[in-house]
Amino acid sequence: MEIRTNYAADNYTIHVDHGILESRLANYSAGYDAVHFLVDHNVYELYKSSVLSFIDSPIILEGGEASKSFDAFKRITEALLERGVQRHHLIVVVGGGAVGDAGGFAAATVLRGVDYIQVPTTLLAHDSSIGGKTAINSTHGKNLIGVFYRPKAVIYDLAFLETLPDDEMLSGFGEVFKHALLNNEETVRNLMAKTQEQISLDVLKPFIIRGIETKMHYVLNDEKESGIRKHLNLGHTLGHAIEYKYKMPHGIAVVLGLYFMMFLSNRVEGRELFDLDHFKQYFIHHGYPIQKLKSIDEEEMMALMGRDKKNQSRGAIGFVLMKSIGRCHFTEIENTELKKYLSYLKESL
Ligand SMILES: O=C(O)C(=O)C[C@@H](O)[C@H](O)[C@H](O)COP(=O)(O)O
Repeated sequence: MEIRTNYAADNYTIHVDHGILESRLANYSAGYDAVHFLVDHNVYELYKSSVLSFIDSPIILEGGEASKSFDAFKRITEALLERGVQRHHLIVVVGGGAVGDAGGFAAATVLRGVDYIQVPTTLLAHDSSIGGKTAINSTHGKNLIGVFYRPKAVIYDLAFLETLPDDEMLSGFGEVFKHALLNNEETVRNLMAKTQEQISLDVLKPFIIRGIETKMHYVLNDEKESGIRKHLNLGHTLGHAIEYKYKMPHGIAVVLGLYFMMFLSNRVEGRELFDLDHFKQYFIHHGYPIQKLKSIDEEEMMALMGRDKKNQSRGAIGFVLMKSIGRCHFTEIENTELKKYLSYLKESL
């Protein structure tokens, strides 16, 4: 399956299927003088004799958030320069969300921009590889240093998903669930019904495709996140703070953030828009540590959320909340008010 962006110019294709990497990539590589591969360490170890056997001496990235440090950025860009990267070369980034963010940022900045292709290898990366957000982390928080830089293509070879460890599946499913919430109530009901007992890859494919289409809608209408693209950050305000503080996988922290979003939406709307117990039981059943929210430190969370890129006013933190499933709005919650909500959340668990 292929999904094509429709910007005014510089469009790209997202290829999604099994066993497509080598053939699709060959079509793109033919147009460049040289290709440099940045590959996640774990992915390379697992696939160097099979799916990735055509790759010659890649630059290996540590994988996970470690690849988004300043030190890692230095290593990646110096390695590219050492190998003589030029503007008419292509960089191919193979890995999960963190490697995609870090590799994309290196491609965007080395020589002030070299073409690149994202090859996502996790469930989570069905989200992060699309839309051109690239970033590394700062000591002040997640993704605080980065640029918007469109890839030339995304090649999502679903064969990689077959070896994902359980916590990677859970993490990726967090973003699948977020996209369902952004869609409508029927999609959420359907997704929950199909994953009532377990989250298995067999049932996820249509939800992944739908998620990519949902993401495209927001990204195409607001690439630089001045308006509706903020809605893709549903659950991320507290999620990023938890991820950063507790070193939790991104999508797992996002589910905790989504639970807080539901709690806050109920409070702000003054009605039970979300049946919290129902969602809590479902998330806990699948192994999401919802009870962790009981022990978060309000002050620490407030400080981290205070650096969120969506914030616009002093003394308040920006949140994406819901008026109903499928209908989001961006709002700012005054700090003292928000701190109270965090305490109420802890008491409620
Ligand atoms: O693409 C977007 O826009 C998103 O917000 C998608 C998020 O799921 C993703 O985690 C993104 O990388 C977060 O970006 P940030 O701007 O909050 O750092």
